[in-house]
Amino acid sequence: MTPVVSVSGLSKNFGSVRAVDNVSFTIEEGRIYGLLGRNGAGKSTLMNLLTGQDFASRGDIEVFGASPVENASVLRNICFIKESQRYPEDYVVKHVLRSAPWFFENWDQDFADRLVDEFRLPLGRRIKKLSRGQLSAVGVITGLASRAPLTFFDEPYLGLDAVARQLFYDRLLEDFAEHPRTVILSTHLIDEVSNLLEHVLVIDNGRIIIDEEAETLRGSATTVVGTRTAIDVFVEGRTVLHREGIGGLASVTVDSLDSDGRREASAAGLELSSVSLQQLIVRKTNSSTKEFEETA
Ligand SMILES: Nc1ncnc2c1ncn2[C@@H]1O[C@H](COP(=O)(O)OP(=O)(O)OP(=O)(O)O)[C@@H](O)[C@H]1O
Repeated sequence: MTPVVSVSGLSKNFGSVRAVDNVSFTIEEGRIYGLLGRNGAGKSTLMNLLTGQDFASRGDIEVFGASPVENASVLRNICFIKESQRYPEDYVVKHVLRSAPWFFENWDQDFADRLVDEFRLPLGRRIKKLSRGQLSAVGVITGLASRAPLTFFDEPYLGLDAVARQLFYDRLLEDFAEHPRTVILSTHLIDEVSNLLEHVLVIDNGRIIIDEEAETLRGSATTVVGTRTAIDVFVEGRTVLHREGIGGLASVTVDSLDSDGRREASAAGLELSSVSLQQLIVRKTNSSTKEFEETA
């Protein structure tokens, strides 16, 4: 199947800052991707490039088989929801929702109306007067009801409370099941979206450090806890992503263990537990920062 997005050797510099550093990856149709990474890692820059809002310094981007830059036939299949979205000065909420069908040919007004009720959005209120969470809800509703074949959500829920965030996840999954499309979601709330994501891209210092199926990632690291002496013996020859200790006890996160590794741990009286997607990414981005500092 031809990928929806295909990126090769892509870089973006802002003066001396290399925000995106020689990245290559593909995005397959009909899946939900997580684009994850620390502050300043390059997520928004990458999304701006993929949606034709900015020019690459180097490399190639194809979206639906063509460059997205000033390409109407590509851009009409994209919805990009971002925290910094600007609206015309005098717009009230209903103006946004009424003008959305001009841009999105799959727009579902009934779905949008239902979401407005569920998010308790005041339709007649000026956009400028909305609370932070209500403003995010406008973006989330637009992104969901657009049913755009390629939808980007860049940190879409600043200020949204836990109930509203759960509503977003639930409606996204339900609607995605009925109307499959490609979704790229950038967020820091990794554990919250963990079950939603099918594939994970982690960007760090402008480089893609993880490009993996979420399912594979979930089982790809293990935490091992025990006495410091037993742990020291156990970690010999293994990749340690993280280590901490208190008194005579130590806890390490290691790459996934095969059955031999598990047997060895058990024989040494060590306890094993699985690592959440969020913990794993924190560990990986921490260790990649160290490597980066060491090689710089
Ligand atoms: N217009 C710009 N001029 C100069 N530097 C920029 C510009 N835009 C982004 N950067 C820098 O590029 C890097 C990547 O920024 P980007 O906004 O893509 O990160 P991010 O992963 O989206 O971060 P966050 O999670 O904090 O939103 C940062 O170091 C940022 O300071």
